[in-house]
Amino acid sequence: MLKAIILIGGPQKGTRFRPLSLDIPKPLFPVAGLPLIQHHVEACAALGNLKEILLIGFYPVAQLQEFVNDMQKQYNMTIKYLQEFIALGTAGGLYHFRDQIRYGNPDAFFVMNGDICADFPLAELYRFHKQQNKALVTIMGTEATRQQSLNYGCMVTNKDTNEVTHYVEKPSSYVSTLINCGIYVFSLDVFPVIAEAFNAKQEEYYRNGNGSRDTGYIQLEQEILSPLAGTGKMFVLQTSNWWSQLKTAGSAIYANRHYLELYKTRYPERLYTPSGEGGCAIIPDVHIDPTASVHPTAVLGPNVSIGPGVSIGPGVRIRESIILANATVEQRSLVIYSIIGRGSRVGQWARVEGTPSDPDPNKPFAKMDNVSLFNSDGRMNPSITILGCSVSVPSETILLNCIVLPNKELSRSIKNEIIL
Ligand SMILES: Nc1nc2c(ncn2[C@@H]2O[C@H](COP(=O)(O)OP(=O)(O)O[C@H]3O[C@H](CO)[C@@H](O)[C@H](O)[C@@H]3O)[C@@H](O)[C@H]2O)c(=O)[nH]1
Repeated sequence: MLKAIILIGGPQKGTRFRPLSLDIPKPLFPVAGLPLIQHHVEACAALGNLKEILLIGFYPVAQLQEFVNDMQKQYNMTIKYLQEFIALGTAGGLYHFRDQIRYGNPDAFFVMNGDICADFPLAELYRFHKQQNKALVTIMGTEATRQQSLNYGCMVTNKDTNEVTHYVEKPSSYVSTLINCGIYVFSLDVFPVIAEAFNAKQEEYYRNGNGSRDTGYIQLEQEILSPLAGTGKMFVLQTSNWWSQLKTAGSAIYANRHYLELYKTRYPERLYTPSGEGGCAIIPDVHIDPTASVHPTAVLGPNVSIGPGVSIGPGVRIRESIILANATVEQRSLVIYSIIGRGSRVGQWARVEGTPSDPDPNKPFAKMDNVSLFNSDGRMNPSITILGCSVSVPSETILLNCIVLPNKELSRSIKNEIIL
């Protein structure tokens, strides 16, 4: 029997995802029609012998409860949300809830960062883990560019054995282009190792008076993985499957495209196919929630997700975008590389357009660059356009590379601005 832990962080994390995370916790932001971490849950459910998923984070319980109930019903397995009383870091929660994780004596457990998207090779990862003699941890790794690798955990390996011989979290200079994807398989024997890190911190603080008061805060990467490198107990499975972080709103458009593509082979029923009269024209891939209403003269795609209760008027054109629940796009409007927030309204003949921030297609293994909002001159970097919830865009206006905070009634065309 297997278990999985999804690390979802809390309200203070995911700040680069604003304003989209202002009205919904980032782990529940819909990508390709499903809350971000539902893709993790689905990958776990597909394993068959995975009995329990524990979401660990520090969001208030009320924000996760409905999702947890829905998931239990849909996937018919035990799913629980365990709330940290304070941010405990990427390993502090594992240690704090260790009894719950060990309960039932699982053969191993997965740990998955909640802010990544991937074609998760979980079965392969577990098979690989089992084959390694004495493995405490197996990390899913992937190749990045030399420059981008500095933003991730970097690993040096023994090519013959796949053992991780050196691990540095976000190094300041080049270590390796093999990076940590934030997906792991752990054996239960890892707990004594975490306990040692925990006890050493307690000791340091209470006996020697040094260190931090937050002794329960443990960073998996620096305090557990780095010391395990070179001990013969940590291995890496390198994958070439699609994988990306979801740190900025721009990466949601990129992730949306890839999850829609995966649907083609795994869940074709989730992709819209025009059938008979009354359907709109699409350029694949497009997901339309069954409760949305789309005028037959609208043209959607490629890479568009339309949420529940959305209304799309006549002659509307949308591509590379996510339209969230209950938004309205009125007739003849155009939406490109944008996210339209919950309950927002785009008036007729309007143009809402953003600039894609995809990985550089000319660089092998390039990942998304999580560019900051402003460049060194204090000017806004071109980005996708994002409307927070309940924003109103008047008819016949243009919105280009803008970020609009919730509940704004715009009155004019705007370019390269953040509307607070
Ligand atoms: N429960 C809980 N979750 C947390 C906490 N802090 C972070 N997390 C969750 O843990 C994941 C990783 O968080 P970050 O601390 O933001 O790390 P990172 O910059 O994304 O880097 C990590 O992921 C990379 C791959 O995406 C790795 O390359 C890197 O080595 C590292 O593991 C996210 O899903 C985040 O929500 C915490 O205190 N408590």
